[in-house]
Amino acid sequence: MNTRFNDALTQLPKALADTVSPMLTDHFAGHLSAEQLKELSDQSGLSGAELYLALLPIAATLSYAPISNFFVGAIAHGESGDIYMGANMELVGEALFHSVHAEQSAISHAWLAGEQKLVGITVNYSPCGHCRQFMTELNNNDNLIIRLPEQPAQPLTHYLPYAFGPKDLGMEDGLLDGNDHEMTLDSDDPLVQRALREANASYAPYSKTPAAIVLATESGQVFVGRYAENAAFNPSLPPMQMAINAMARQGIGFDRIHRAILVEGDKGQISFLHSASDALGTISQVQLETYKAQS
Ligand SMILES: O=c1ccn([C@H]2C[C@H](O)[C@@H](CO)O2)c(=O)[nH]1
Ligand SMILES: [Zn+2]
Repeated sequence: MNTRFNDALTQLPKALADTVSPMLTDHFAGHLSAEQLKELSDQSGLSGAELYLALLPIAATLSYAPISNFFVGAIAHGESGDIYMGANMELVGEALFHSVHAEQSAISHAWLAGEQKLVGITVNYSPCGHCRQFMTELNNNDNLIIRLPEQPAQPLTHYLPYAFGPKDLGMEDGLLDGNDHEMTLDSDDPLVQRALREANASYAPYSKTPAAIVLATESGQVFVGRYAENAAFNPSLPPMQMAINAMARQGIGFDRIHRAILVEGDKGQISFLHSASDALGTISQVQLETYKAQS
């Protein structure tokens, strides 16, 4: 077990702590399979909502919050039965809008892992307005169940009634519906091609600017972020923040970043060139490599 989970484990019922402990390896970044959940349930006697709530201290451990020291953990429940943890992240030295909320982190984690629908989200604090709006972008927004400590499970529509969402801007699809923007890019660099694939899977229905980031360490670890746009614009999660957050979830030091690659569409109305460099500049000396993909 990675020692960063020591404190969290003391907050779990003993049978659960004993069973989950060997799953918290150095590579653990918050993903538990349906099979692992079954084992946790069998051994702890907890199931469903009880189990998710009990696991929140582990999710909160994935937080990187040097400004607030307020550690938020969230768990996204995929349609597959797997769960994906997420936690808040703050970047010292730049404006607060570079922050990632725990709910955004968990949702992006599930999306990057290939989930196509979320059935619920469990959080250790009441989701803020920005997160309620971010969750409204999900393709399953009408049926998404929110679980909080000390509260009955409620659909997202309870937490955000009269919501403004994709349908108001004429969109039928939502976040987590599959995308293929079919952009191309002439490069034989495998990391650039990876960034292109992620950009092609990104979600940018309003600005029509698909984009993705790849961060790579010298030892070959790769962390990606796909742009996840929002109908209300400001709660959109930019690709650099998503990629940095993926690294933070795994507890990998930002000084390990060796290359940072941005691929974005050439016909969009916006660009991440400046904002991605700004965010990267707070945690790394590495210069952002930028590419425009042909659409
Ligand atoms: O719904 C919420 C509310 C707040 N935070 C984070 C953002 C910031 O890092 C810290 C203080 O607001 O908590 C979340 O992750 N989710
Ligand atoms: Zn929030």
